[in-house]
Amino acid sequence: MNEKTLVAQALEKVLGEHLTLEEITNSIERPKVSEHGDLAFPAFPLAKIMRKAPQMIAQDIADQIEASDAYQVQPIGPYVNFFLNKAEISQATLTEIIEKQSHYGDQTIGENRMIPIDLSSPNIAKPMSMGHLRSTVIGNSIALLVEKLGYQPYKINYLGDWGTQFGKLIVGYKKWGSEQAVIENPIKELLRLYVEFHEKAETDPSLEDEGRAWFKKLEDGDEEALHLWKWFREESLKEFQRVYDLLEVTFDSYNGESFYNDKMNKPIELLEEKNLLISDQGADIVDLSKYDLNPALIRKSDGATLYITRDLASALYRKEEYNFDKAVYVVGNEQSIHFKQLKAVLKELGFNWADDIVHVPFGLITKDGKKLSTRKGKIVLLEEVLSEAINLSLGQIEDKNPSLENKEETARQVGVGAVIFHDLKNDRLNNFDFNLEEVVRFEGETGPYVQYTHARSASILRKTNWQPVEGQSYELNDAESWEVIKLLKDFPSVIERAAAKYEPSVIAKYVIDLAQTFNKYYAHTKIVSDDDQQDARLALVYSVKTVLKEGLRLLGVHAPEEM
Ligand SMILES: NC(=[NH2+])NCCC[C@H](N)C(=O)O
Repeated sequence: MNEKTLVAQALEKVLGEHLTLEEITNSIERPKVSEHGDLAFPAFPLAKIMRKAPQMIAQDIADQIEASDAYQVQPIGPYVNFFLNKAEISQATLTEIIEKQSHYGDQTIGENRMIPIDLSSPNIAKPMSMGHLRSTVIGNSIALLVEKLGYQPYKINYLGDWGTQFGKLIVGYKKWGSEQAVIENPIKELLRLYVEFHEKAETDPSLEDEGRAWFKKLEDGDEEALHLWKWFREESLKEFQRVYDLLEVTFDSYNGESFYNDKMNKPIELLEEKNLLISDQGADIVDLSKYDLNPALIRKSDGATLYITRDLASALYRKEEYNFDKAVYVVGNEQSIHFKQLKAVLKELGFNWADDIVHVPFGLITKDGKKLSTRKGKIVLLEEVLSEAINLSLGQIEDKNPSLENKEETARQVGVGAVIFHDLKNDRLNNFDFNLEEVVRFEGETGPYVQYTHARSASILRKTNWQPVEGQSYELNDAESWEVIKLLKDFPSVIERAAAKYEPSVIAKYVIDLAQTFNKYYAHTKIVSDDDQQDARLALVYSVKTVLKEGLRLLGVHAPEEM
């Protein structure tokens, strides 16, 4: 049983006639300063009922509470404060972590039910943007989090590999492109053709018609169109793969928009059956006014389907294929309306599981305050950011630890870790301005700082050659270690909170907090000194190392043993 429940039950014995156990539990607070103990019950809400000053009520309650080994009670002002038994909790917490290792915090509540996660999903023939990086790393972390809770994540890279832009690209390629140039530098060249198409189309609108015609050919299975499209797709994927390899993110499926080209009839037939399609100037729409949303455009007047039509088909497919518990879509906040419409159309179709579709939005990355736009060629190339970060960390390692073996690999883990951590440490909905120096900073609240703390604890354990032995006493009762132990004890509930909110930043903030608290402890305490608490202190170091490593893993970041 956790301590809060224990304390609440003790309070209920005294206050049962005035408050329910639930009310008591909900009002218990965690004091901000450690002099006020570990848990506190505010007495002032009782002043009215009891017609007494809150200080006196607190005193009365404290006097009446049954004595326990688990805590000491002390009234402080209008609060009843509880000081938990540090030695007991330290023994229990450290024993549990040492026993469970990386499985500390694992749960089974997911019962293996599936959670498909739509993540990354870049668009073919365009560079992967910082937005796609965000989706990739947030989605990857969410997959690891739900897996930790016992669900089965299924990562889907829903590639943007279909739509009128491919008609435009074919036109651009045939008019101004060359095979050689595409082979040498696929995405750069395809982007150049795309940008050129839009520039030229401004003065020559007939290009747009040509583009549409080629997309129509593609949809109808024209051999030349299909061949070019496949080639563009493969070459683009090869380039994306380089980034995924650096990030070490894998996918269970690359079924993108094109996969649904032959599965569009299903949503359209269902909509027709329910008389939900309304003809509007030749196009077909679904009225969503009762949801306070604009109508969803399902089919254009020329018969072409749209982004939302493909998402309807893919949602139906995912429900059928995976019978999901939740279907998660990690996509930028600017697509919120789209996902509201998607859910509303599914609701209209009578699918109650529409409520299990979860759009997990995230904020925009800007550059000098401005939006990054592919069309205008204004982009930050992800691969360059990653290799810059790796180079900088290699420089640091060569400075600080020139004899380290495996420098290159450690530099990769630290550089890439820095980029991922930078992205995950803020609430995902926050917008932020991209700044390379900021991303590769190694001090302060950064990934490398946490990695460094992990490596430091590894080094202490290496030097002392410490191994856990069954039956060791892990009882610590000093104020410094207590701050660390409380955090270690919290880890399982932190994971739950992060998963429930689909918010990896909860984990990132936690590992920063744990690293800082441990470093403070380390500065104040002589860990290696031959007394009867040395084993317990080393068990604490061992546990901090274990939890930091597991926390970083849940973010998709490595924890090197040395750096
Ligand atoms: N099922 C989805 N709509 N997933 C998100 C796709 C993201 C889209 N390719 C984009 O880059 O904006």
